[in-house]
Amino acid sequence: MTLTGPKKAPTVGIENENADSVFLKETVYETSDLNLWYGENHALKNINLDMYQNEVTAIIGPSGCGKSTYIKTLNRMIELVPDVKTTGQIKYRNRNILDQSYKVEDLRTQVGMVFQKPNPFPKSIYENVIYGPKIHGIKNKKILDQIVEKSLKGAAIWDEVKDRLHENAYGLSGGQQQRLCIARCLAIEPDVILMDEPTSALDPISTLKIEELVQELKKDFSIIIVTHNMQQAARISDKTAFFLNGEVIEYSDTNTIFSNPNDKRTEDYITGRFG
Ligand SMILES: Nc1ncnc2c1ncn2[C@@H]1O[C@H](COP(=O)(O)OP(=O)(O)OP(=O)(O)O)[C@@H](O)[C@H]1O
Repeated sequence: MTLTGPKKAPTVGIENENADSVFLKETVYETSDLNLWYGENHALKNINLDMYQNEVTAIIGPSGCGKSTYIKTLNRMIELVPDVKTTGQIKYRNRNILDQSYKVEDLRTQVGMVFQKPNPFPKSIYENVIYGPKIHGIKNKKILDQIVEKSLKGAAIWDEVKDRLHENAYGLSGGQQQRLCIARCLAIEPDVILMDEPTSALDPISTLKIEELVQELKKDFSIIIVTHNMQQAARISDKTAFFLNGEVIEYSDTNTIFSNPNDKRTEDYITGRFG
């Protein structure tokens, strides 16, 4: 199956075309004819991409090709940048999030984000995790305790921190801080987790832990990850989109992208000829 931009990708994914029992995956995000400008700089050009439930979608491409810009449109963080203009549509669960009547707060309860550098708050581990739930009005100590345990277990860091929940999060290692940030994200029970180069500031062992975690998390969430690391995309993603100069050059099953790409530019990039 090849879902090549700018041609429109199907809205329902076929899990295994050769299997006896073919089952259909639900579309989480449907991006149609998306264009984005920073002032005069046309940073995203006619993007058409569908992303599916319980999959890991990787976004790869050389520096400056628009990966971060695109992922930031998916939770509308891009609006924080002055002088940004968009055209086209991004449907999340069938509603266009670029429509100004779509409340950004509603979107953020469904879509969590993890950034390149771990960014815990200068508070205790416990306070970091309950930050979102408290904003949503949860005050009951027993429920908050349960959320903390569930989220930290979900982020595979519970055993390491269960005896120091009230210590400052800054005392954790970089890799632990990143898993705490993932726990903070899980605490709001999102539908989708966006990850913008989540391991680029981490050592190889912490990177491996996050990669294993992503594989676990996709059972319950849909994950979209920007990565510079092509081996990482190949290891952990189901689908990969290759961006170049603001365009999607190729979007397909990760195996296809890495073993039999359609476009010469994809092949040149994944074989290290540029970027
Ligand atoms: N806040 C901003 N204001 C103006 N232009 C921006 C801004 N952020 C990004 N750009 C421009 O948009 C284009 C795409 O940048 P973007 O950061 O999305 O690329 P990227 O693929 O994520 O790069 P990298 O891999 O280096 O993080 C570039 O030309 C960049 O200079």
